[in-house]
Amino acid sequence: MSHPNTWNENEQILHSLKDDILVTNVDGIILKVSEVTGKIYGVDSESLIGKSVYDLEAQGLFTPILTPMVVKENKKITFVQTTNKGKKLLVTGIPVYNEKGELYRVVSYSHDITELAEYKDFLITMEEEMHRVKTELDLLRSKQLHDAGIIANSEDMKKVIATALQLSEVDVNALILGESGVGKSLLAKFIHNKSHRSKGPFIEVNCGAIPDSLFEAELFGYEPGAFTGAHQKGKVGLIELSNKGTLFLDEIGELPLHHQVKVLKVIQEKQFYRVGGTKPINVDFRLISATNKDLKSAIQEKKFREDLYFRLNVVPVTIPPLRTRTEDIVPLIHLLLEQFEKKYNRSKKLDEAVIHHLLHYEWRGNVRELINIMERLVVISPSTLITVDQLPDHLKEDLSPSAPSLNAQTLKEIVEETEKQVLLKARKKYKTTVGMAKALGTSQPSIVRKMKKYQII
Ligand SMILES: Nc1ncnc2c1ncn2[C@@H]1O[C@H](COP(=O)(O)OP(=O)(O)OP(=O)(O)O)[C@@H](O)[C@H]1O
Repeated sequence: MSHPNTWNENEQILHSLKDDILVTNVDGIILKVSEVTGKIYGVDSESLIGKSVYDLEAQGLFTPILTPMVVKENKKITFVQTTNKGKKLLVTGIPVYNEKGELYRVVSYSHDITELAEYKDFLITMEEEMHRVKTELDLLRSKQLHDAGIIANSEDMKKVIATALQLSEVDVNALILGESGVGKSLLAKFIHNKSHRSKGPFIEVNCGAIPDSLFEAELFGYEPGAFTGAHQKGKVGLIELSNKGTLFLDEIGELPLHHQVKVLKVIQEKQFYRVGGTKPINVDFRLISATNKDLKSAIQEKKFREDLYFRLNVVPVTIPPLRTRTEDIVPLIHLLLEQFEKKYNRSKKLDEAVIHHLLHYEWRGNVRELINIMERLVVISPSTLITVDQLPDHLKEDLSPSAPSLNAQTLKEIVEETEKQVLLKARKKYKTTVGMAKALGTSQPSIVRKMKKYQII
């Protein structure tokens, strides 16, 4: 569209723009440029008029050139151009047609993307570096885990291990939470072995297993003749034994209320008295505790001191139940099979159907229960191949939702059993309660309520 009589007006408009705009004819001769254009190439804008873009490219002003591409393709084209000043320009060329519809001019405009391109290069380098470090870290971690005999294939377990490794670097009090048999003691030992205290002792105290009357003597030790029946030479307590190492208070939720204040004191002060002793003893331990109890409820029920809870719970680590991390089950099965084959000097193979049942079982006793089942299977199976017949009855049940347990007597029980199985399957598939609610066409609070009812949350 040619309007020579309005060209001056167009020129005014062109110069008022703060962008790099360049107009050529189809042969690549520059007809118009904005003032900004000259600045970009370090020349006077006016001096560009009448020049050929081919010549300018040959002189190294910019490359590649746009006009021939737009003419050839006969459409709008965008690409990155490099200037004589090393700048990167995102250049767009637009074909302009005359009244006969013939291609007549090429108008181009550009944006300086030098910084963007630099950021992009920087990002690519960073991404490559991160990928390399992550691969190395994964390799290192898997070796560490292999050496420690820990399976952590699931994302949840990988996160637990990452936290444990962070915890191993500092002496902060850690509280490991999780159902019985999920691996709390194993993790505590792993943290100790990775820490700077690894050469020191790892003293495990099962707070639920020490008789009440012996608790103080066991934990704090006693002086000779401290009480009737005491050993003549006295006794060093477990806390003193943990000096320069890690003190692991397992089942801390079982610690009777009347002992809690003494434990709190030694955790705070790292100083204590033996029973019958008058000299304070200083001790240097790193504290890890563990429980399968809900300590917050215990606090509400006045069975656990809140101040002790805050002391213990500086960094909490929760190990999820085995049933929610099915990716760990098969590797665990293989690890255990190998261990028991070695222990009993037998060679065994698992039938596919057995693995299927093991994968879909509830594992209320978590890894410990899986260990027991695997040992039992290796011992009792008469042939090399372990089949479903050798599974204990509760593991043989068909777990598909269409086949509810026939142990349920009433219709209500059958319906509840089916509902529970559907929830278990949905959880496996959708992972979150929000996802489950969406898939099952109900609300998330309703899913949570039902899962609580069936104790599968
Ligand atoms: N991720 C795992 N990989 C390999 N073995 C595991 C794993 N988790 C647990 N185990 C094994 O399972 C068994 C039970 O683990 P552990 O005693 O640590 O559980 P826990 O949570 O401390 O149990 P509790 O609450 O009853 O004390 C141990 O033999 C442990 O080695």
